[in-house]
Amino acid sequence: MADNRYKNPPPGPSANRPAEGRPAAAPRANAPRPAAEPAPAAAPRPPRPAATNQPKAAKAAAQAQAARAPRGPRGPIPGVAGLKALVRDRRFHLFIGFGLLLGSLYLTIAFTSFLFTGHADQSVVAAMGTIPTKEAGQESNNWLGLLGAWAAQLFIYKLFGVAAFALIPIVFFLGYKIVFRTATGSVSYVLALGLFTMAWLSTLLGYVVVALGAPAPGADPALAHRLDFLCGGVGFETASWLSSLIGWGTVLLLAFVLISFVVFFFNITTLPFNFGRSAARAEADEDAELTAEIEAEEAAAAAAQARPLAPKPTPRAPAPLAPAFAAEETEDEYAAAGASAPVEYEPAPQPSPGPALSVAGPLAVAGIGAPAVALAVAPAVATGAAAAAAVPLAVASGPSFSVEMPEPEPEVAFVAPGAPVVATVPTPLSLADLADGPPAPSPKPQAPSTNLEITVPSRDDLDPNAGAAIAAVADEVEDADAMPDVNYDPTLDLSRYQYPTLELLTDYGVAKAQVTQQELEANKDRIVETLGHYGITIASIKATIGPTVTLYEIVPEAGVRISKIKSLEDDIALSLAALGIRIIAPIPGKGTIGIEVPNAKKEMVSIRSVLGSEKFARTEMDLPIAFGRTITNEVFVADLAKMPHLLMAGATGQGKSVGLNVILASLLYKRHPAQLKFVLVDPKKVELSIFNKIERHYLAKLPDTDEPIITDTKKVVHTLNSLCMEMDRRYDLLKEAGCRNLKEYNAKFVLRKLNPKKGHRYLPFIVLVIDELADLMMTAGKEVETPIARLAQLARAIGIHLIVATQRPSVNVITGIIKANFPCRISFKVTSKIDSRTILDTGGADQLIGQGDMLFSAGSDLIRVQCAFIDTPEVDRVCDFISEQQGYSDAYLLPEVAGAEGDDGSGQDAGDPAERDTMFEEAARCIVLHQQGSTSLLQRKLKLGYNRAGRLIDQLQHAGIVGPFEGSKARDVLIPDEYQLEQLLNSMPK
Ligand SMILES: Nc1ncnc2c1ncn2[C@@H]1O[C@H](COP(=O)(O)OP(=O)(O)OP(=O)(O)O)[C@@H](O)[C@H]1O
Repeated sequence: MADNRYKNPPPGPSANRPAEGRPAAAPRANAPRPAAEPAPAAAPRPPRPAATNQPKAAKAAAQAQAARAPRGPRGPIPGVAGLKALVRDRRFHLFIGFGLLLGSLYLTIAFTSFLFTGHADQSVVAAMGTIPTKEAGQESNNWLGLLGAWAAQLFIYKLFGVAAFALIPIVFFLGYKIVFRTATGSVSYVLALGLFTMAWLSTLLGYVVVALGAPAPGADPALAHRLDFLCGGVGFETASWLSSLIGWGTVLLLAFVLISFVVFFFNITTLPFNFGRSAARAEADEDAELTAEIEAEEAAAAAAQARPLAPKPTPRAPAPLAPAFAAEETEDEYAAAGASAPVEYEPAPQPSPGPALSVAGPLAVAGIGAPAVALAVAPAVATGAAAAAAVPLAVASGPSFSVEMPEPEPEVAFVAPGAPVVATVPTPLSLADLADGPPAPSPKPQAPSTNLEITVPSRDDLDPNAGAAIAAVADEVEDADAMPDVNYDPTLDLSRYQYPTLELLTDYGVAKAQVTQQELEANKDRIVETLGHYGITIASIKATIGPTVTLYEIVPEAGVRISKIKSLEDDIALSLAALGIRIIAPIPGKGTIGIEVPNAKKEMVSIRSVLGSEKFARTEMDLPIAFGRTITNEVFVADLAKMPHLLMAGATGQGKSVGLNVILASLLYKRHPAQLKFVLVDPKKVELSIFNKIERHYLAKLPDTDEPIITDTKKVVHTLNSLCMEMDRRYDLLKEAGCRNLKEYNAKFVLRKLNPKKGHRYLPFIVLVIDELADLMMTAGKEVETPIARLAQLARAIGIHLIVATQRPSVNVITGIIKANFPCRISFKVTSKIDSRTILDTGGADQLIGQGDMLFSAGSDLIRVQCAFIDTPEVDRVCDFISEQQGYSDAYLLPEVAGAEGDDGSGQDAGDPAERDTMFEEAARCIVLHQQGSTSLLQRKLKLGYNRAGRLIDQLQHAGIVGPFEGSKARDVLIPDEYQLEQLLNSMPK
C-alpha cells in the first residue's frame, strides 16, 4: 500500500530502510547566522543620571567617561564573554561563510549523485552505526562517500525529495552573504522562499506519487515505488494525509496555497489580465480599492501618530512635470515666429510605493569599514513614547561586528568611535542581517540627522559596559524625536496623482506672425510723418511684432525732448487711425522711445502654447503663473509666491475671468494637490463654479460647509477670518520651528526635523482668489477689508497668497489700505484714465485694446502682456482630469471660526455653555499653567487636532482667559494663576 510505504518498506535493496518513517532527530543544518544566539532577555538599561542642563553631547561624553572608569586593561575574557568575542570575530564569520559556500557545493554533488546511486546506498546508510564506518564507506556509491550518501538520503529520501535541491541556493546565499557582506537580498526572504518551495513542491510530488500508487484502475504501485524519492518522506506523508482527507481536492488546495504565497510574498495587488470586466465593474472595483487604500492610509497615519518613531515608506522624489520636447519641426516654426518652443508634458513617472518597511525604529549607520560600535535601543514602548531602554548589546572589534538583538526587532544605531552619527537608514532589519555586519548606507545619502549627533570619544566605549554612552544615544533619540531619515514626502498620500497633460488643452496651431510687411512699412511711415509735423526728427526706427501690438522703437535725433513725444500720443493715434496706442518714453533700460501700435489682425495666445513653453516647463518658481506673451513674443511667467499678492482690475468683458482661469490652470499644471490649496470666492456665483470638481484635490473650505466655492458674503467673512486664524497658527508653528518662512519650514519638515506630535505638519500654499471685490466691499465693507488687509500684510511668509479681482477699480473698492498691500497689479482694459491710475498708479490701461490685452505692474515695471486664452471647455477638461483621480477624503479644512456654522457671524457659539468643548476646563488649566495662549500648545499637550484646539482657544478668549489674536505672537493669558482660574471656572454657567 502506498499509504504505509514508509512504515513497511518493501523487500529488496530498499528493505534496509529504517523501519519507522522518519529518523528520530535529524542533525541540524549549519546554523547560518552565527550571531543568532539567544539575546540577553532583558539587559537592564543603565541607570540614567538625573537630568541636568548639560548639553546632550557633553552628557554623553560624561556618561561614557563614567562607564570607562572602572574597566581594567583589556585581556582575554573568560566564559560567555570569550564566546561572544569569538562570535563577533570576522575570522569566525569567514570560517562559517566559506563553510556554507563549500557546503552548498558538497550538497549539490551529493544530491546529484543520489539521483543515480541513492537506491543502492539505502542499505549502506541504514547499516551506519552497526558496521564499521570504513567498511560502510567502501560500500557507498555516492560520489561523496558515506557522508554524501547519508546527507542526500536524509534530505531527499527522508525529508523533501527532489525539492531538497532548493536547500542548496539557501546555503549558498547565506555563505555568500556572510563572506561578502553583501546588502542585496534579505535572509528572511530567501529562507521563506526556499522553505516554501521545498514544502510545497514535495507535497505536490507526494500527491503524484500517492496517486500513481493508489488502488485505482491504471495505477502502478511499482512505478510509484520507483518515483518515491521525488517527494521524500515529508511530501509523501503530507500528501497521503491530504489525499485521504480531501482526495483530489489536494491539487486545488495546493494551487490555492501557491497563489496565496505568490500574492503575499511578491506583494501582488493588481493582475496583469482583466477578463471581461465591464467598465462599470472595473470602476466599482477601483472605487473599493481606493476606499481601502484611503482607510489603510488613515490607519497608517493613526499608527504613525501613536508611534512617531516608526519609519516612513521609501522616499519618492517629488513629481515635477517632466518636459519632453515636441517634434523638431514645431520647434523650428516657433523659432521662426520668434517664440519659445513648446514642450510636451509627460507626467513624471510615479514609482509605485515600495513594500512596507519592517524596521521598528530609527537606524543610524556610520563608519562603514571603520571600527564601529553597534548600539541597540530596545523597542519603544507601546504608547509610542520613545521611552526606550538602551541595552548595551554589542561590541565591535575591528571593522566588522555582529550583535545580539532582543526580540522584537529593536531600534538600532551604529556609530563610529570619534565620529558623529551621520545618517539613519531604515532597512528591513533582521537578526541575520545584523549578523552580517552593519547595513550598507542608503544609496542616496539623506540629510545628516543633526538631532542625533553624538560623538563616541574612543574605542574604549566599544565595551559592553559602555551603557552610559548608549543611554546617551537613546536620550538623544528620544529627545530629538528622531525619525528615520527617509525624507517626508507630502505627495505620498496621492502618490499616483498625474498632473494634467497638454492634450487636454485646445491646440490652435502654431502661432504665426499676423503683421504683414506692408502694414509695418505703412505704420512706420505714418509715425515718422506725424512726428515730422511736430518738428521731431528720428534717427532710427525698429519694429518688434507682438501678438497683439507691434512695438516701434524710435531713437530721436539729439536734442528732442521726450516729454514732447509723450504729449503727442493722441495725435499719433489719430494719424495712425488706431485705438490703443501707448507711448513708452523712454523704454526702461533701453534709451529708446516705444510706440505700441495694435496689429490689424490680433493673434490669440493659446494657453497650450504658454504652458507648453520651455520657460514654463523649466521654471523653478514656487507658484509659477504663465500669463501669456509679452510684446516681444516671449512667454511671460511670474511667481505668485514672490508677488506676493495680486490685484486684478479690468472693465467688464476685457478678459478678467479668462485671466483668473489662466492663473488657476498654470498652478494646477505645476503643483501637486499636497502642495497647493485654493480658497475660491465667487460672489458672481458662476465664474469659478467650474472648479467645484477639484474640491477633494485642491480646494480648501470651512469645516461643515457643503459648497467649497464661497458665494455668500457672510461665508466670505468667516472664510477670511478663518484664513487669519490659519495665518496665526502658521506663524506659531514657524516660530516654534525657528523658521522665517514657509519654504524653510517645509524643508525642515520634509527632513523630519519637526515633530508632528508637536503640531507640526506640512503646510501647503494657500491661494485665496476673490473674483469680485467690488461686490464684497459693497455688502460687507470693513468686515472684508480688514482681514484682506491683514492677510495681505502678514501672510506673505506663511504661504497664503491673495488674488483679488474687480471690475471697478474705484477708490472705495480698492482702498488705500488694500492698494498699499498689493504691490503687484494687473490691469486689463479699463474705461477711464482715472481707473487706470487707481489700479496702476499711471495711465495706460485705458489705452489697451481688450480681449486679454493687459498691463502687468510689479513696482515700477510696467509690462504689456497678451493674456493667454483658455476656454471654459478646456478648464472643464482639466478639472475633469484631476477630479477623476484619487483625491483626499475631503477638501482641505480651514480652522473653524466662531459663528461659522450659524450664519449670524456673531461668534455667540464660543460663549454658549452648551457648545463649550468638553476639554474646555482642561485647556484653560493648561494655558494658565504654561502662561502661553497658543493653539499649538493645546494641540501638543492635550493631543488635540488642529481645528479643535483652535475652537478651544476661541472659547477661552470668549471666557476671558486669553486675550485676542495678536498676529504672529501668542495670545496674552489674562488669568495669572490656577487659583484664580478655578474661581473663574466655578463662577461660569455650566
Ligand atoms: N486672453 C484672451 N485672448 C483672447 N480673447 C479673450 C481673452 N480674454 C478674454 N477674451 C475674450 O473676451 C471675452 C470676455 O472675457 P472675460 O469673460 O474674461 O471678461 P471679464 O473681464 O471676466 O468680464 P466680466 O467681468 O463681465 O465677467 C471672452 O469671452 C473672450 O472672447
